[in-house]
Amino acid sequence: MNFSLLFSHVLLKGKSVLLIFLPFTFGLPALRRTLLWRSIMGLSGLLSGHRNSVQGSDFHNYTSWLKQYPSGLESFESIMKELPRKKIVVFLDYDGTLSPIVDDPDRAFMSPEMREAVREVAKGFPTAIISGRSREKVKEFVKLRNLHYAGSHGLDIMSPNSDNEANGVSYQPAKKFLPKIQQIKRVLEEETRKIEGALVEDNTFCVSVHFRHVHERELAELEKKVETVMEKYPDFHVTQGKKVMEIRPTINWNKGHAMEYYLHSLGHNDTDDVVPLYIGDDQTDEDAFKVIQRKGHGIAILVASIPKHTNASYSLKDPSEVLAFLLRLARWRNSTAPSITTPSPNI
Ligand SMILES: O=P(O)(O)OC[C@H]1O[C@H](O[C@H]2O[C@H](CO)[C@@H](O)[C@H](O)[C@H]2O)[C@H](O)[C@@H](O)[C@@H]1O
Repeated sequence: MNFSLLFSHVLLKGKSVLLIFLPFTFGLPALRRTLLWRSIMGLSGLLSGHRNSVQGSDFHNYTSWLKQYPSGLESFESIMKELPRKKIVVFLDYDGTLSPIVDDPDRAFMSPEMREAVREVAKGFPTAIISGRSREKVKEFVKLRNLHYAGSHGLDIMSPNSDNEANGVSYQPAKKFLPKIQQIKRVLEEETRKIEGALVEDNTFCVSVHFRHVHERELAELEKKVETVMEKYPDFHVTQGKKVMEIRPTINWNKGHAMEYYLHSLGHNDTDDVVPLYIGDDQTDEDAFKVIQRKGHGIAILVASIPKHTNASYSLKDPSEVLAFLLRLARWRNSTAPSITTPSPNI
């Protein structure tokens, strides 16, 4: 049994033991430490049977967490009251925000109701989807023309002025890494082939290694393999999302930069009249939340049903609450003066 698993087994016996062992995990490499802690938290959630719903003692944690990150739905009126005559630009993450997290990444479909709600929102506000997926894939899921799309965690941006790939200019700050990314993808596919359940997803400017279906006893091996491959690519780094390792080139560009790029392209950057509203559920969305926090204006909403640290100010429990929020936003837009927003040029 390796080090990580030994810890997982010991830690599951009780939270006090967990505290005793906490300092030892700092000796582990960053990725391994993150994976370990997340698997421990996941396993303890599994054991207590509250992984996907808010019940029991988690309910109390969630309720007190909500005091710090109030529900975007409950706070809707007060949020909007703060924004008279402001131009709102809407940014939406895809997986876990517009579509529920499902077992098969290829089947993370958006409901027709959610599509309608996004369509309505985009009629009233410039709206962009910023996803970790490839831009083509997320467009294929969303199937709406009146939006802007950024894929690969913001590394592949569709110009707001054109949705015509042939004529339109996209911003792709990691373009020079493409050959290496393709190589990394091939090597990872080869290296992880024998680990049952491991799945390598090509997201154009980044690669995802999914481990949702990998048996717990093989997790450490998978992680080791990814680590070993990535040692040969020092200009790339690995972060962790929901049961997925996300590999990206190490450049100073993330979802926060993509949001700023859009604000700038739409002529809305650096003006207090414009308010970005960003909804996302994952670690990479935190980069956009941080920009909003730094700017001191904007609305950052985390989608989470389990308390976690975030740079967002508000929360929504799951995509069904995101749907309710978007419907409300569209209704609110229709009930206010038509001149307060600048519609997207693609509408
Ligand atoms: O930025 P996002 O749009 O949230 O993309 C982040 C990752 O989302 C996808 O994986 C996640 O959703 C899958 C479908 O629900 C789920 O099976 C997986 O476990 C989740 O991690 C996508 O497949 C990844 O490539 C993205 O990096």
